[in-house]
Amino acid sequence: MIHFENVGLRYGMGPEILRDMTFDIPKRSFQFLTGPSGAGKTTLLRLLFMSLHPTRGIIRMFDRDLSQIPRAELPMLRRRVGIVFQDFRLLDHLTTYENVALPLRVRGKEESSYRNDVIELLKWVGLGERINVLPAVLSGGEKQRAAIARALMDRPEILLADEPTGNVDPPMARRILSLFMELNRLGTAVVIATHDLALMDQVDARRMILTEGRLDIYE
Ligand SMILES: Nc1ncnc2c1ncn2[C@@H]1O[C@H](COP(=O)(O)OP(=O)(O)OP(=O)(O)O)[C@@H](O)[C@H]1O
Repeated sequence: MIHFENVGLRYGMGPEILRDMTFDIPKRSFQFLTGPSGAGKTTLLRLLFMSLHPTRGIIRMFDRDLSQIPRAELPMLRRRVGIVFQDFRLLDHLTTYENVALPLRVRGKEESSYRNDVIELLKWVGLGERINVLPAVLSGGEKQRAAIARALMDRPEILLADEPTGNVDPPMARRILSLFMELNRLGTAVVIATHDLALMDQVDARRMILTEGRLDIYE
C-alpha cells in the first residue's frame, strides 16, 4: 500500500533527519514506530501523511508515485489516511461531536446516517458526557480521545497516530489500543508512534525503530 525507497529528508539546509529509508507498509498491517526523542518519528508520520515531501528517494502511496501526483489531488488522497496529531488539532469553534463528525460532513454524508455512530464512538472513548462542549473545556486526555475518535470515524485505509496514549492513564491506553486493534481487524493498516514500552508489549506487532535517522524493522 505504501512503499519507501531510499527516502531521505532534511529540513531546509539542515542535516539529513531521515536517511536511506526503504520499507513497505502492507495493507491491513499493524506496526509501532519507536525510537528516542528527536529521532524523526513525527517527521516520518508527516511523510506518510503527504504533508512533507522527501528530499530524495521515491515514495509510492496507494500504488502511485507521490512525485507524480498533482498538489490539487493530495487532499483527496489524504482522506484515505486517518491521523492523530501529537497536538490534537481540534477546531476550537466546534463541539466534540462536530469535530468528530467533521470528516463525514466534509464528504457530504447525511447527518442521520452517522449521528448514532459518532455518539456511540464518543461513549466508547469515555466522552459520552462531553459530546456538546468546545475543546477549550476538555482536558489533554479528553482532547486526545476526541482526536482519536475523529481519525477513526471515517474508517481510513491507514491510521497514523503520534503518541496516541501520551495523555491518558494505563487503563484508557489499553482501551485505545484495543480500539486500534479492532479497526485493524476490520481492515485498516495502523502505525502508532510511541515511546510507551508497556503499550508495545501488549501486542505482538511489527516494530519500526528509528535511530540516528535510520530505520530497523523487527517483524
Ligand atoms: N519544521 C522543522 N524544521 C527544522 N527541523 C525540524 C522541524 N521539525 C523537526 N525538526 C527536527 O527534526 C528532528 C526530528 O524531529 P521529530 O519531531 O520528527 O522527532 P520525534 O522522533 O517525533 O521526536 P519526539 O519523540 O520528541 O516527538 C529533530 O532534530 C527536530 O529538531
